[in-house]
Amino acid sequence: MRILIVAATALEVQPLAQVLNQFSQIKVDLFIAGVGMTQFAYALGKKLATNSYDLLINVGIAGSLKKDIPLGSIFQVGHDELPELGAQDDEQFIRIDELGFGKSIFSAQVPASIAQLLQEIPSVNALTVNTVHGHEGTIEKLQKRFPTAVLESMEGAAFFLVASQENIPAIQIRGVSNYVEKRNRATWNIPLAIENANDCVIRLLANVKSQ
Ligand SMILES: O=C(O)c1cccc(C(=O)CC[C@H]2O[C@@H](n3cnc4c(=O)[nH]cnc43)[C@H](O)[C@@H]2O)c1
Repeated sequence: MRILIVAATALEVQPLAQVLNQFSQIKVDLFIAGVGMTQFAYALGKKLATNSYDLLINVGIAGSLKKDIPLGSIFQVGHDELPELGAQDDEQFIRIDELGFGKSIFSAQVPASIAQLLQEIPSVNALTVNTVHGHEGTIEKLQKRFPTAVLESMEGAAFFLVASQENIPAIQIRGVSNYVEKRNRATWNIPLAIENANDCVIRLLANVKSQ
């Protein structure tokens, strides 16, 4: 089995980078695609044009829209939505789907071979944004529009989009580094989120069968 681990930044997969050659039963490559969905989608698309994989895993940190979730918690993302893609119509927002120009919700595609291994990782819905939310009023409106969304990232939906266009199974594993709130970097715990997300993926890779 050939697996590509994709991250926005090298920091987010530093622990994984140190153990890559330990997985003798599978071939694992690491790829840094950059921060933000535009750069990320371009880089990943280009990588997949000349390399083939059986599974893509997006590993990274994320903000939590729910304050009762402890920092460092790990989730797999089931559905990932682009809340900004569409048109304003005065007080209303028209999604790109309704405009007839494409899709705004993308999903994980879990291969049967790892479905059981993934069962222990809670699955949530996420939003992918160009601007990290940091304004209380805007966040309140976002939470009303997307009451089931738990995580916010800057690449997740773009990752699923590229994977589905290339017809490659794809999962997204994110560690909560911060709450989506008025910007306060002092409260973020990036090292904990990275450590837990990487531990989770290392455990997963150790148990994937070769095939
Ligand atoms: O310091 C800032 O205000 C700031 C603004 C944008 C991004 C960052 C990062 O360090 C994030 C890099 C990476 O992490 C993901 N991430 C983490 N928390 C969030 C969030 O609350 N909302 C959206 N994305 C988040 C994101 O996927 C980036 O790739 C710092």
